[in-house]
Amino acid sequence: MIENLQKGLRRRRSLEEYLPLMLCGAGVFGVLPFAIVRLLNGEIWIGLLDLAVVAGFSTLGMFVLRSSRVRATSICITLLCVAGYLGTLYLMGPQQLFWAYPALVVAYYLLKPEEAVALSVISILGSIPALYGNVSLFMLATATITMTMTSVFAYAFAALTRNQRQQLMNLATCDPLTGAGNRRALDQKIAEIIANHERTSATASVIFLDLDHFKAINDEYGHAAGDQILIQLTEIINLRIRVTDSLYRIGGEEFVIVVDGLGIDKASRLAEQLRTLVEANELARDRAVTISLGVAQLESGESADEWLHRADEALYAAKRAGRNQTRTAHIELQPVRPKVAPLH
Ligand SMILES: Nc1nc2c(ncn2[C@@H]2O[C@H](COP(=O)(O)OP(=O)(O)OP(=O)(O)O)[C@@H](O)[C@H]2O)c(=O)[nH]1
Repeated sequence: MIENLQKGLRRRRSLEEYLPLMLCGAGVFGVLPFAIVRLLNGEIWIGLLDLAVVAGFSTLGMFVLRSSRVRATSICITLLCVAGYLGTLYLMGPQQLFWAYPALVVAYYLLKPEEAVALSVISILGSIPALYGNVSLFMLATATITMTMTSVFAYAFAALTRNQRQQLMNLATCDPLTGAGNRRALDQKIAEIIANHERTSATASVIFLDLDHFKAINDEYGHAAGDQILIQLTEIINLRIRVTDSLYRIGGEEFVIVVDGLGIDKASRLAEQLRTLVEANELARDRAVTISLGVAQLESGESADEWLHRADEALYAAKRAGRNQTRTAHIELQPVRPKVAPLH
């Protein structure tokens, strides 16, 4: 267990993991002093409840450190915050109302918007019976309105942050001209596919494709018309491939399709269908626009570079053979060594 934890600590963490980790840290160091003071003052039940909340935050922090399961941890943190708040409110009375505000804000940063709204409604409505009769109606209205306003502001701010994050992700991973993934997105996808293959031996192939004589097309019709051809080519491919497949533009007129779950035969058939589709679409006036393709299936023990290199080699074999065709890459076979020396 200690070894697993050390491995977990050494691993490079994603940004998503830091938020629940920070909140767990804040939860432990924020609530622990209250637990100690209350136990020292003889307020046993509320002290024990605070200690349970501290233990909950510590456990969740360790859990996300070891497992990186951000979603499950996030749900547990928000439930712990709301349960901790309502628990102290009912045990200690209206002066515990202040804890509602951090609990409400946390939900909007960790959960999906609709889940956070549902939890806010539960927190606000759940507070009313504890406040009613114990505070003035004016105070009750103030508490309800300020909690609702906090939820609305947190919702708006979290939505804005999510939106900006999505835009940044698009900028970092998408080709601006065609909307296809870029080289960085391809590298991430390939790393995922190889990791999955090592665990489950799942099949996957890549198709490299490149427009034929694109320089001549640009020279004849102009760069803007060349851009339109790249956009139309992307549309044709996206309409044909499945949602589990993904398209990347890795150079001027060079694209890669990652086909998750297809072996060399089916991937080659798909490549041929794409080739004929592009040819049939007549993308330029008075001139055939064609593509050449190279296909390679991931082999066990192969690195990303080796896999992509084989597909690239197959593409260039298609170019050398005259273009407008598909070539498949085969792994080089080792000569079979006889196990027993031949008899003389
Ligand atoms: N319109 C347009 N052209 C681009 C873009 N990126 C690269 N290119 C052009 O694509 C052309 C690629 O030329 P080459 O690498 O010689 O390839 P090719 O003419 O297609 O020849 P083969 O691949 O051998 O069939 C160059 O003229 C580049 O200027 C782009 O974003 N838009």
